[in-house]
Amino acid sequence: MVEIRKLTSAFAMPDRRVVIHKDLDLTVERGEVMSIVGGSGSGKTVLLRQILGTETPAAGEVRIMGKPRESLSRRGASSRVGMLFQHGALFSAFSVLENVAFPLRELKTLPPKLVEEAAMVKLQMVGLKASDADKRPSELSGGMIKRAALARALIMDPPLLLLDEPTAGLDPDSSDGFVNLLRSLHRDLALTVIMVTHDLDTLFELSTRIAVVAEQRIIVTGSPREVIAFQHPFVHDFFPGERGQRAMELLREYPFAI
Ligand SMILES: Nc1ncnc2c1ncn2[C@@H]1O[C@H](COP(=O)(O)OP(=O)(O)OP(=O)(O)O)[C@@H](O)[C@H]1O
Repeated sequence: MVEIRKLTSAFAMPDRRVVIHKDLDLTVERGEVMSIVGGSGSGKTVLLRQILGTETPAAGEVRIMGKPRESLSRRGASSRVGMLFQHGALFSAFSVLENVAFPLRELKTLPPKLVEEAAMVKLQMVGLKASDADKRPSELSGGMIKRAALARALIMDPPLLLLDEPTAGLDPDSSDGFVNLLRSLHRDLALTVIMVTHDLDTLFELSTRIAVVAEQRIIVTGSPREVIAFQHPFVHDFFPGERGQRAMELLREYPFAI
């Protein structure tokens, strides 16, 4: 589904060039839930943006379903990849339905009535009600914002879904509900998912594989059990002591993740 080869990401600062990734390789197979973990500022979100195409690599290649990312048209990209941004990134002046419909409406390929109907189907798919359609984002709870943003990410029926901290900021009940929703959508829509998360419950409940970003590249990919066993200071710090124990308990609780 995604092949990244020798990716270099860099930003020009007034006084220097900051390199975030150098010769980073990653392959994500169809149907996986690949979670990306790494230290703060290690470039996890930048990596998602490289796959989405809102950042351009300084060097290297990102291929989506066999095609170089930069060769895809806007329509080609949006029908392959959807992204749930960390804070939802809904337009505050638009209603929920207008937000969900936005990417499809912008393509101007379908009459407005059909666009609206498609958005309504997606709203219901993520567990929102028809009566939520006319609400503004400011009237929604944190969990409802995530659901509306997820409906928008899925409006073009992309086979690849990118999730940036999907459960950050949610209370435990909303977080559990959202994880269950993601699990059933992954199964029912046969999605491939690439997810950035710091949350261990979300990580172990959903991931089929984990990739660790450190030293400007992916230092290890593997099952949760394989990654926990990998000898590296970041892995040791990310799953230390009690957190590591909890991770192992979660692995027993969620055999899917082993
Ligand atoms: N547009 C940009 N211009 C300059 N620097 C940027 C830009 N976008 C990201 N960066 C820098 O790239 C680095 C990686 O950012 P990124 O948001 O990918 O980190 P992250 O691993 O997702 O971190 P966190 O876990 O804290 O969210 C950071 O140092 C950030 O300041």
